[in-house]
Amino acid sequence: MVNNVRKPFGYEPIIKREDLKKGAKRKREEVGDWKKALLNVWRLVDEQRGLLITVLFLVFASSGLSLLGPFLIGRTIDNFIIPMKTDGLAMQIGLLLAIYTGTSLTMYFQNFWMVGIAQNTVYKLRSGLFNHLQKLPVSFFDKRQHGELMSRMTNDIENISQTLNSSFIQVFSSILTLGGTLAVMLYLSPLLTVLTMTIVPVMFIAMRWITRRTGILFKEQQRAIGELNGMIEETISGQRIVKAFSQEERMKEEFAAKSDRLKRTGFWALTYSGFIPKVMNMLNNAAFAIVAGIGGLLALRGDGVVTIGTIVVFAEYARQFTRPLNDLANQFNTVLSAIAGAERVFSIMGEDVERDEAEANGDIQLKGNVEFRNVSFGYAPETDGYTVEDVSLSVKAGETAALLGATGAGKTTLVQLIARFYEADKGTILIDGIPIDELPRATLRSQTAFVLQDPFLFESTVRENIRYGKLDATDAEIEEAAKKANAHEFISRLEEGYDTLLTADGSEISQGQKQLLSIARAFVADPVLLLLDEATSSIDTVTELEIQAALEKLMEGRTSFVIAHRLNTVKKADIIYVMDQGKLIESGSQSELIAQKGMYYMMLQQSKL
Ligand SMILES: Nc1ncnc2c1ncn2[C@@H]1O[C@H](COP(=O)(O)OP(=O)(O)OP(=O)(O)O)[C@@H](O)[C@H]1O
Repeated sequence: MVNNVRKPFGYEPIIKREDLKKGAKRKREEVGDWKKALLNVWRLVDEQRGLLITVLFLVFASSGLSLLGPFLIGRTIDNFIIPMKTDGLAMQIGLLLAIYTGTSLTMYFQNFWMVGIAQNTVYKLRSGLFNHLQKLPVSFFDKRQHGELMSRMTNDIENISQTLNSSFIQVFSSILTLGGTLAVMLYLSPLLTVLTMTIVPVMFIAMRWITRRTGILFKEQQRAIGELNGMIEETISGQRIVKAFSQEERMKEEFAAKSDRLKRTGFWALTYSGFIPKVMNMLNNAAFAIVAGIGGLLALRGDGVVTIGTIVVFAEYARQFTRPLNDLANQFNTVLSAIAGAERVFSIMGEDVERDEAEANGDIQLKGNVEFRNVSFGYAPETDGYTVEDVSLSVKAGETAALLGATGAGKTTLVQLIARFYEADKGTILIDGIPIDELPRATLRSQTAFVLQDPFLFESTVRENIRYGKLDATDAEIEEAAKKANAHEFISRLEEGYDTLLTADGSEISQGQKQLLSIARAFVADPVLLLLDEATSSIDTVTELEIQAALEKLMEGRTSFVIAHRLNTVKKADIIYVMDQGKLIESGSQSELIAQKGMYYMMLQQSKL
C-alpha cells in the first residue's frame, strides 16, 4: 500500500493511490445517480422561477458592472490623471461611485433573494424527506442505523442548503465574469491577454491535483459524520444497557476510532482545500508580474498600443480573472459534498413506500375475525428461510388467543403481520373474510392497538401521550381511559397530574406505570384488534395486578392476540397457540393441550409460565 502524502502531526494519511483510482472509477459509475439527484434539486429550485429569473438578472447586472468599473478606472488614468486634466474628472468619479454602489446593491439583492430561494427549496426537501420517511415500511428502518438517517435529515440537507445559498450564485457569476473579463482583456490587448493566460494551464493542473483528493475526502468526511452520529444516537438511547454491561470503555474506544477517522478526514480535507487559495494567490502574483513587467516594457515603447491605464486595468482584470477560477475551485468541494448529500437524500426518496393497493373505500368497520391461511414470512427468506412458516389459525371476533413459544419462535413476527408491518410471502391473512392486503393500512391500523413490553413514550405530557391513541380525544375521554387502565390514581399523584412532562425514555415513571399508560392509550383508541406483548420483566406485585386487571378489561369484547408469559393469561385465553421455530405446533384449549402432553405440557412442567 503506497501512501502518497507524508504524515505530519501524527495524522496518518488516509488517501491511497488506489483510492484516487477508485475515486475516478466510482465517479463514472455514479454519474446516473448524481445527475438524477441534481435534476431533482433543480426541479424544486425551478418551482420559484420568478425569483430565480430576478436573481439571474441581478447576477448579470453585477457581473457587467464589475467589468465596467476597472475599465473606467483605466480610462480615468489615461484620459485624466496622466494628462493632468481636471475637466470632467468629478463627473468621471461620480460615475465610478455610481457603478460601485450599483455593484454592491445588485449583489446584496441577489444574495437576499437567493437565500430565500435556497431556504424554500431546503424546506421542501426536508419536509419531502420527512414525509417520505413516514411512508416507508418498517423493514426499511430495520436495516438502517437511526443516527445515520438523522444525519441525512440534518447534515446532508445542510450541505445542499449551503450550496444553494452561496455556490449557485458564485458559480454562475464566476462563469459570467470569466467570459466577460476575457472578452474585455482581448479587446484591450490580445498580447497581454495571451501572456496572462499562460498561468491557466498551471492553475488547472494544480486544481485537478487538489480537487481529486478533496472530492474523495469530503465524501469520506460525510460518511464518517453519518457513522459517528449513528453511534452517538445508539449510545445515548441505549445508555442504560451500556452502563448495565459496563461497556463504557469499549464504547469510548469505538467512539475514539470513529472520531479519529473523522478528525483525519477533516484534517486532510481542510489541508488540501487550504492549498487552493495559496496556489491561486501565487498564480495571481505571477500573472501580475507578467502584466506589470512585460506590459511596462511595452508601455515604455510609447507607441500607445499599451498605456499605463491599460496596465492598471489589466492587473485588475488579471485578478478578476483568477478570482472566479479560484471561487469555482473553492465551490467545487462544497458543490461536490452537496451533490453527495443530494444523492443520499434522493436515494431514500427513491425507496419504495408502503403501498395500498386497496384505496380507502369508505371506512370499513371491522368486527375482528382473524384467519391465517398457510401464511409464511421471512425477513430475508432467500438466505435465512421463513420466520413464520405455513401458519394457519382462526380467531373469532372478541376471542383471546394466547401465543406461546420459546424466544425467537416467531411470536412477535406473527403478531406484526396482523398489523401489516410486514407482508406475508406466502398464504393469506383475512380479517372478517377480507384478505388483509385489500384493506387499506390506515383502516386496519386505526382499529388495531399494540401494547408492547417496553412501551414507547413521546417527550410530552402524560395527557398527550395517552391522546396518541386517538388524536381528537377530549380531556374527559383521556381521564376515562386512564381510569379504566388503572392509571388515573398514579397520574393524580404526579406533581402536575396529567400535565406532567415525560422524557422520551419515561425515566420519571416506573416500568409498570409506563405499561399502564400504554394500556390507557389503547383504551382511548378503542380498537377492534388488540396485539399484546406481555411484560416479562418483574414488576412489583401491586402494579402487576393492576396491569393484569386493566388488560383483562381492555380485552373484553375485542379480538386479542397475547404473547403470553403468565399462566393466568393463558388460562383465560379462548385458544392457545404454541409456536416453535416459526411453525404452529399445538393449538387448543388449556385442557386439550395438557391432554396432548406436548410442548405446552412441558412448559407447564418446567414452570416456564
Ligand atoms: N426486524 C428483523 N429483521 C430480521 N430478523 C428479525 C427481525 N425481527 C426478528 N427477527 C428474527 O426472527 C426470529 C423470530 O423473532 P420474533 O421476535 O418474532 O420471536 P419471538 O418469538 O417474538 O421471540 P421473543 O419471545 O424473544 O420476543 C428471530 O430469530 C429474530 O432474530
